[in-house]
Amino acid sequence: MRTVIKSNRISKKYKGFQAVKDVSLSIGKGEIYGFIGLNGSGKTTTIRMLLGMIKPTEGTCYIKGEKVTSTNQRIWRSVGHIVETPHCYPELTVLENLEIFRRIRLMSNPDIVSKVMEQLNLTRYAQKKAGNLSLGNAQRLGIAKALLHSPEILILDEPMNGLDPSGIVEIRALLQDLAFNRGVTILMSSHLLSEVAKIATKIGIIHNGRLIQEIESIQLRDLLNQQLVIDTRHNKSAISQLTTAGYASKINNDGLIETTDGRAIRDPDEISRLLVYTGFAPTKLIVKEENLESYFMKIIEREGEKVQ
Ligand SMILES: Nc1ncnc2c1ncn2[C@@H]1O[C@H](COP(=O)(O)OP(=O)(O)OP(=O)(O)O)[C@@H](O)[C@H]1O
Repeated sequence: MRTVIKSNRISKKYKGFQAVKDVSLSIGKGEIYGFIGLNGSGKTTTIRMLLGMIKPTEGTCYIKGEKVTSTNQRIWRSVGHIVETPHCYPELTVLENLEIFRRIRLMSNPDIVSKVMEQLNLTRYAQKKAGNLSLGNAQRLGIAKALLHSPEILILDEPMNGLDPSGIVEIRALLQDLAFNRGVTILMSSHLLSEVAKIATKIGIIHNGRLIQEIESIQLRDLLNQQLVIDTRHNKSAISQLTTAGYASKINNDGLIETTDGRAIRDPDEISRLLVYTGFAPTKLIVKEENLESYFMKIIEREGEKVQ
């Protein structure tokens, strides 16, 4: 896979404060890279360096193999971006804002504006002043602006910010369509970890300015712990049957039986048969999966322990 976005050990210091340290990213064409981290972990600073908005104290960024500098204009032709609050002219309408950006981009086809408004469900707000838009619609306008010149690369800081659940589903579908059907490469930061888990092909966790883990989406399933949760009418007796059969289990805080035994998780039918056979038919039997949020918190806690 061709690498389109790359950073080579970039660091940023603000007056002695290390905001980002040695971050090396490599994002292939058509990938959706989800960048996650706590507030102040260095996501926006990294994104700004990748876009040439601030200069790394050390290290270099490359977009499509070209070195990123504040003066390398060519890069901007291939990149659409949102960094923090999307910029717009609040006194102008949605249509006027997009018209201005079309002209700044020297795009001759005026139809592109209506096309992108349609794509982002903004047509009905075309005549509304941008300053009066809801947060979610302002975000859509930001994404519309980023997409106007059909860029090959999208770098989006919190693109789902302020969107309602249906807006999130819509933007998710749009980003997936762009990446999977049109080969657009996307780097997005987000606090919505469940969203990142759904959409990203690769996830990067940044903490205290360092990239502490990268996870391919296909690895994610294996990393997230699973457990089988069982309820019967006599959990104390049922658990002793399970333990006798070699399934390490415990009663959790809710009084339910819980096991992380891989055989039980892979074959819950066998557990069900065993319990029915011994006279403790399950009334509930579910495989529960740890979500990205709890995995993320576990990783961050471990990092905290390393520092202490
Ligand atoms: N211009 C600046 N001068 C001094 N410190 C800064 C500057 N910009 C960012 N920082 C600091 O660098 C650290 C990383 O900030 P950054 O905005 O990159 O984090 P973030 O992960 O994007 O956070 P959030 O999720 O809250 O947006 C923070 O501690 C922040 O206070």
